[in-house]
Amino acid sequence: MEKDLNIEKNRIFSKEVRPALFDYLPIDWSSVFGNTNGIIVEIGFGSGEYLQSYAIKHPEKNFVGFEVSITSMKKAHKRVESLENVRLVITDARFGLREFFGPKSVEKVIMNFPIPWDKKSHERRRVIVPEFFETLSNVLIDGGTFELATDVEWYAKQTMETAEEMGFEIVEFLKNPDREIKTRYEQKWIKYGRNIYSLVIRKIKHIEIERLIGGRHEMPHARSVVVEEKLPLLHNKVFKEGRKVVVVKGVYKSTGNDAYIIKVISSDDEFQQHYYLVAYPEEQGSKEWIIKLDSASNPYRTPAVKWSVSVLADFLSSKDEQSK
Ligand SMILES: C[S@@+](CC[C@H](N)C(=O)[O-])C[C@H]1O[C@@H](n2cnc3c(N)ncnc32)[C@H](O)[C@@H]1O
Repeated sequence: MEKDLNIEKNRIFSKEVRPALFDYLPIDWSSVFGNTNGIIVEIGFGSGEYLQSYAIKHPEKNFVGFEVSITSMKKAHKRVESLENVRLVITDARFGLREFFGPKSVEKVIMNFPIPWDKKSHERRRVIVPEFFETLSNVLIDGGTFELATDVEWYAKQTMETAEEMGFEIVEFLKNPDREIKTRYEQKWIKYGRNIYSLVIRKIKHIEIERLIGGRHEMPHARSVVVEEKLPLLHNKVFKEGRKVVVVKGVYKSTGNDAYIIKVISSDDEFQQHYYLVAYPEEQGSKEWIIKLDSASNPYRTPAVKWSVSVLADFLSSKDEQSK
């Protein structure tokens, strides 16, 4: 069954989402699903039982699920692979919701039992933060909703406060609701005697947001006159500019040709990606080098990923050497 999963490099999409993604962002979901039905998004679908039941009950809607756990993705994929109206994506939902969906394109976003990440040191992992409501204010249709179920009371209350501050309306707040579909975590917390809280929050104000990608999903190459001796100096170098950070984790000389493979971690704010660049002379013995994304890597072409190519080319270039 797993052969149907599109496992390519470090990205997984069920069915045909991936090719659509490569061409253009935001994704044209009507061409992915072959219809213009309303879209419902679930963040952190876990084993996928909620998504599966919901999608079976509502064949007139399309469903997109986001997960970061590959184990969960595989379990959920088995449940939903025969459903035409479901697509699963392995990606941080904070990135995916903003980059894959255009303005007013989602009817509802659902989150069931997210980890609240209450420790200060884990704050960076939280999904429900003011920026998340900015994304919702853009991607939800007018009157579209965000639904949260949680066993953590302070988290439910904090979510309502943030939502109100961000111009949303609280439609419903229930303690121990009788929910028709119960997720795996929900069943567990009920068994342990914990209270369950459910919220429905409605968008009333639309805002424009800045997307990281937007448009054709391409990657520039860089050409530079390279000083080869500088390549080992790249190791552990950190480059920063505005919201972009690029860290070089390793530089490896390829055997059998003049190429170097460069292991890079780049971040656009909180969104981090690991990938490889390759640097090689344009022709044997030439001082002109090409620096580009290695074909075995497939990061989203964010500003930091694009910048990594040019900032490394600048560092390696002889111009820099002459100016010393
Ligand atoms: C506590 S589990 C709940 C799973 C399921 N919704 C349930 O109720 O049984 C939280 C899930 O959210 C996923 N998750 C955490 N952060 C995420 C993010 N930024 N984007 C997408 N999924 C995320 C985790 O991998 C995990 O599967």
